[in-house]
Amino acid sequence: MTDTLQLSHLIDGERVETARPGESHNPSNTNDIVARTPDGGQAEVDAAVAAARAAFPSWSEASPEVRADVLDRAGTLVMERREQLGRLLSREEGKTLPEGIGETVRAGRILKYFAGEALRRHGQNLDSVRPGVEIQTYRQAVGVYGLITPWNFPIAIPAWKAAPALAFGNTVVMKPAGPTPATASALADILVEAGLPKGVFNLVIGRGGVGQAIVDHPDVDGVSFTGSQGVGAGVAAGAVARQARVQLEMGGKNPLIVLDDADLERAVMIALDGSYYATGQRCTASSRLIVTDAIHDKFVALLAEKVAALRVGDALDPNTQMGPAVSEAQMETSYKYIDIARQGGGRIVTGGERLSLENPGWYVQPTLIADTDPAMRINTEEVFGPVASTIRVKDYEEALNVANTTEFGLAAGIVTTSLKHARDFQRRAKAGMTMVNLPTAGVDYHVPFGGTKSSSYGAREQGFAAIEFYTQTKTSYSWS
Ligand SMILES: NC(=O)C1=CN([C@@H]2O[C@H](COP(=O)(O)OP(=O)(O)OC[C@H]3O[C@@H](n4cnc5c(N)ncnc54)[C@H](OP(=O)(O)O)[C@@H]3O)[C@@H](O)[C@H]2O)C=CC1
Ligand SMILES: O=C(O)CCC(=O)C(=O)O
Repeated sequence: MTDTLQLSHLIDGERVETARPGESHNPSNTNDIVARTPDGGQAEVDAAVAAARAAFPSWSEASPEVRADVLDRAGTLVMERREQLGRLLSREEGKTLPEGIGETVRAGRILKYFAGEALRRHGQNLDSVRPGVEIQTYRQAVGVYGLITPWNFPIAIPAWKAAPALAFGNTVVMKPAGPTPATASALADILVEAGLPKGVFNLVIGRGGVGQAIVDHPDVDGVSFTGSQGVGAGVAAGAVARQARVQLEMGGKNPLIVLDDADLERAVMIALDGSYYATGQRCTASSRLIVTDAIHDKFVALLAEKVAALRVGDALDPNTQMGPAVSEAQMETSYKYIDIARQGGGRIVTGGERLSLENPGWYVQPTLIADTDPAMRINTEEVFGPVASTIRVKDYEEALNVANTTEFGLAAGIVTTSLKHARDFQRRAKAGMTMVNLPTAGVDYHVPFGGTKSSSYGAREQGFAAIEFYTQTKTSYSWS
């Protein structure tokens, strides 16, 4: 156990000292209080938005080089402190230490990528249809962005929302998720240390009410949200009602198809990674394993062996391969869906029982369920835990049909040695991201990220696509 952090809001460049009625716990050992937290509300959101609004003119007009330098320095600091930040992340969220450090490095890379984006050419010169007239298009900053982040990527998601917002000259009010405020707070400190002027980035810590106050604030020009579908729908309705920009990243029920011709060993490792790493708490996790009949039983047996062998334990223990769920609520959600699947006729091949380890923590046994039907709730609703089910199909066409029969459309994967099926899958899978012979989870940071159907709403996040959400285009005509 280590010290309990005393967190505070960051508003207008200052840490605001208030009462700290909240606590965040280490999910690996709930006796360990990671942080005591303030409970922000309307007053703090008003102050943060006012600070961001006041900082907007100078930040948006600053040389792109100034913005690039700050982001580059922040990226360097994040990467230099990967051990310390990764440890905090793992203590707070429950990812294993290698996963925590890996995510920290990813955040550093994202900051550096957007340092580069700030300097890249984004405008265009065009000939007019009218002789003698010239046209230029410019990308301009929009204003104040409200960023509402989830707990499952406590540093990478804050980074991939904040970095493009700042790179293109906007200012920010961020609300981190309840279970993981300390990592976001550490990132805020680094942005300040890297030289961000006061008011450009503000952090308000609190519960859902803070998010709602950001969404409803008349001076917030755009809101980017990652989280549940239910909250996302309210965020979109609130933002659209006052014509603010909005971008949502929500859940998935991501399929992984395994065909007869797959390299079976590779298929098993791909499923293991996609379904169970990061405790299955990734919106890109593979939760439906759609396997053709000829290899189904062999695949299930091999995967079950690997799943049963996963060492579940304290996220900071070097021997641990899978950490706990982030919270009691997430742990209970997993067990609820395991029961639902069991009652619906699913066969628990491995896992499914409550885990009691030496530390009091929110541990879930990694669980594989076979003999499930595509229409069962375990195959239609997001679990967001280390639980995967298999669906037996006769051939590729049936597999594709099952894969596409979902309200979600974030990621979809296939394991096959058939070029024909791989190419067909890339074209016909109804998902924003497709993976061939790779896990559905674990994406690059310099390319677009997002889904179709109920998974996402609005412009894509990340990489070169992020400019769409964080800038507006001005078209200028001139004649001389
Ligand atoms: N990457 C993804 O796609 C994610 C998906 N989820 C899905 O959501 C489920 C539940 O997780 P949960 O943490 O409860 O997700 P939420 O959607 O409740 O939380 C996401 C973020 O929204 C905030 N929030 C909560 N209520 C409001 C509101 N009314 N207006 C604006 N912001 C709000 C949360 O704050 P606070 O934490 O303080 O309540 C948090 O910062 C998971 O099981 C999973 O299915 C969750 C996280 C990430
Ligand atoms: O799979 C990844 O790398 C990203 C997943 C993600 O963004 C999420 O779970 O919210």
